[in-house]
Formats: sequence, structure tokens, C-alpha cells
Amino acid sequence: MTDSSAAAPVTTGQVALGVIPGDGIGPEVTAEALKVLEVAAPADLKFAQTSYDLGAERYLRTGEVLPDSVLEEIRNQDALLLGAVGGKPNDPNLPPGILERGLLLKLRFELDHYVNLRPSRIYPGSVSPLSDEVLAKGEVDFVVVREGTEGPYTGNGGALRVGTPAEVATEVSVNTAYGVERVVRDAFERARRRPRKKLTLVHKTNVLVHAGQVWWRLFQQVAEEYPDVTTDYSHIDAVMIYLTTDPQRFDVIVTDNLFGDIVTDLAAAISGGIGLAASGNVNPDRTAPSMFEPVHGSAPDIAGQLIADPTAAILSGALLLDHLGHPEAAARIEAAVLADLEAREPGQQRRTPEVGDAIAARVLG
Ligand SMILES: NC(=O)c1ccc[n+]([C@@H]2O[C@H](COP(=O)([O-])OP(=O)(O)OC[C@H]3O[C@@H](n4cnc5c(N)ncnc54)[C@H](O)[C@@H]3O)[C@@H](O)[C@H]2O)c1
Ligand SMILES: CC(C)[C@H](C(=O)O)[C@@H](O)C(=O)O
Ligand SMILES: [Mg+2]
Repeated sequence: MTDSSAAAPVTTGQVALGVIPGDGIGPEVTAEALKVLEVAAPADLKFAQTSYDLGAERYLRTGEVLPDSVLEEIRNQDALLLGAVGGKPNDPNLPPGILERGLLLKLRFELDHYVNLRPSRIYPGSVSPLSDEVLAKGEVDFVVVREGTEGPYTGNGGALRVGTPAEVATEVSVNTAYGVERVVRDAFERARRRPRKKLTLVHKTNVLVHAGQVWWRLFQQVAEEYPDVTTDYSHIDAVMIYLTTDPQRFDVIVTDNLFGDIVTDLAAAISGGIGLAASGNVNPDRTAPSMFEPVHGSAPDIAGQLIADPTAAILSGALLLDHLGHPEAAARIEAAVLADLEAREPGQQRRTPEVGDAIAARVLG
């Protein structure tokens, strides 16, 4: 989980940690992430937590999604930990995307989280659906740098003649040279810090030619400044093949917001399940707090049963510590997770807090 570190300034003393547990399994897994964060943090780092009641329940109760005053308070935190937001699919009381667009994406955009960092590793002990033949090719350990503030996520679209046979709907992908260059540069920096020093651009330049050109041109331009980094390119559809037949080929992937969303769910599935996939919405310029969250959603199908795997949330806490300049503490969490995974018995059913307790105990050693 040390992918975001390198020159991260070391934060010590009291750190204002904003916590957004959210909906469904969000509060269940966040409680475990906080449990592990507390025991893993170095002695000179203390979290002053503020919890924000945001998500589907608040919306259904009050009609509020993210009041401006709350956004301003959140902006003043040092770091954020989010569980998951979102209600039951197609709930008639929740307008489509109200929480996804109005809360989660609004936070990512407002706080300029232009690097959505999603590491993927097949740990010894994790159960991957990949065949033994594919797994035998070697270690799988890559990180996706997903652009977080542009692409088809900006809400640039609309619909005409809604509900008629002549309906037309658009959702236009926005790609600025400014936005593309900064995330590509960040990905080159991350690739340079990893042993294999390889960066793959993932896009669909053969069809999305306008957006594809700006990505391809800036990728090549920035590459000239990183002669030590090996580069290559894959179309997004081919990446779906490679992830299941030859995931070892990837070291760092840089891609746009939507491709990155899709590719990281598949990456999660091949590396042992969505319950293990952690992420950081990073503002590398540190002009606003970065936000750490599991890749998964609120999982309404299993919420309330305390059977969700909190590992992804716990590993997101490791990314948070790394971002605050404490890679050793992050590594302690990762090692504890690794040991916990190795000790898992096939078919073993543990409740969410038991997994958190077991990992916290391993961190304490
Ligand atoms: N970051 C976020 O807040 C975020 C991310 C993705 C989806 N969502 C929202 O979550 C809601 C549900 O979305 P979805 O069902 O498409 O995706 P999901 O990730 O919530 O669930 C997909 C499947 O994975 C399982 N799953 C997810 N997390 C798990 C865990 N920790 N342990 C064990 N199993 C787990 C679920 O039970 C479900 O079967 C929607 O409202 C969606 O918009 C939010
Ligand atoms: C809930 C949704 C807005 C979000 C995304 O598409 O980014 C989620 O799928 C994710 O991967 O974090
Ligand atoms: Mg997603």
C-alpha cells in the first residue's frame, strides 16, 4: 500500500480526520477501518475525528445531500475516510444518481481528487478466480491511476423528448489538456518509483478519436521526460482480456474516469474479490483533503448482517496513512492483512468486527 508515498510530507501531531460512514455496509466496514487505523498510527499521530451524517438515509429523512456548510467543514479536514454511499438500486424515493453525483462525485470534484488511486495485488492466501496456469506466470501487483475529475463523469449532457420514441440522450466526455497532463504526469511519477517502472496508457483511441488524441499526444509528450519508464498502450477492451489471461503485464495503468471505474472492478475481482480492493481519491497538490474509501459500494443486499468483508476499508486506511507520510504504518496494516488472508480457512464465516479485531491484533503484533 505504499503506492502513494514517495515524497509525501510527514504529518505528525493532531490530524483532523473527517469520517463519512455513509449507507448500507459503509458504517460497518468504516468502524473496522478506524479500529485498525488507531492501532497502526505512529505514537506521534493522533486523529481528531468528526463524523458526517451524509448519504441515502439523511436524504430520505431531510431532503439534504451535501449542504454547502458541511462541504466547507469537510474542506477543512486533513484527510477523509468514506465507507460507501448509495441506496437500494432503483429505489423510487431516490432520484437516479442523487447520492453518486450529488455527494460522492461532488466531493471528488470539489476537493480536486484528480488521482483516483486503485492498487491491485493478488496476495498469497487471497482467492483469485484466475486459473492456476495464469497465476503461475508470476506475481500480480499493479496500480490503476484513474483520472478523477473529468471524462464522462462531469454531467455534460442532457436529454430531449424524454419518454417519447424520439428521445435522444447525451453524456459528453470532457478531456482537457490540463486535466489529462496532470494525471499522466502523476502516473509517470508513480511508475518511476516502482521497481518495474512501466506505465500503460489505457483508452479507446481507435474509436474515441478526439478524446483519444489528447490522451495519446500528452502521454507521449510527458514520456520524453521519463526515459527510465517503459511505456505501452492497450485499448480498454483488450485490457479485459489481458486482466484475465496475463495480468502480470501491468505495473501502472493510467486511464480516464469511466475506463478506470470499469477496469478496477475487474481488477478487484481477479485479485480476490471486491471486499479487498482499496482506493484513494488523491489531491496530489494537497490543496484539499484526500479521501480514502473501499472500491465497493453500500451493498444493500448484505447490509445489516455484519457479514461484509472490511478488508478493503482497512487497506484504504493504510493508503491514508501512506498519504500522511507514514509508509511504515501503512506497511504494518498491509502485512497484518496479508497474514489474516493466509490464515483464512475456505468457507470460514467471520463477522465483520471479528475480521477487524483479528487484523488489529496482528498490527499490534
Ligand atoms: N464509493 C461508493 O460509495 C460506491 C461505490 C460503488 C457503488 N456505490 C453505490 O452502492 C450501491 C450498490 O451498488 P452495487 O450493488 O452496484 O455495488 P456494490 O459494490 O455495493 O455490491 C456489488 C456486490 O459485491 C458485494 N460486496 C460489496 N462489498 C462487499 C464487501 N465488503 N464484502 C462482501 N461483499 C461485498 C455485494 O454484496 C454485491 O453482491 C449503489 O447505490 C451504488 O451507486 C457506491
Ligand atoms: C458510485 C460511483 C459514482 C463510483 C464511480 O463510478 O466512481 C463507484 O462506482 C466507484 O468506483 O467509486
Ligand atoms: Mg466503481
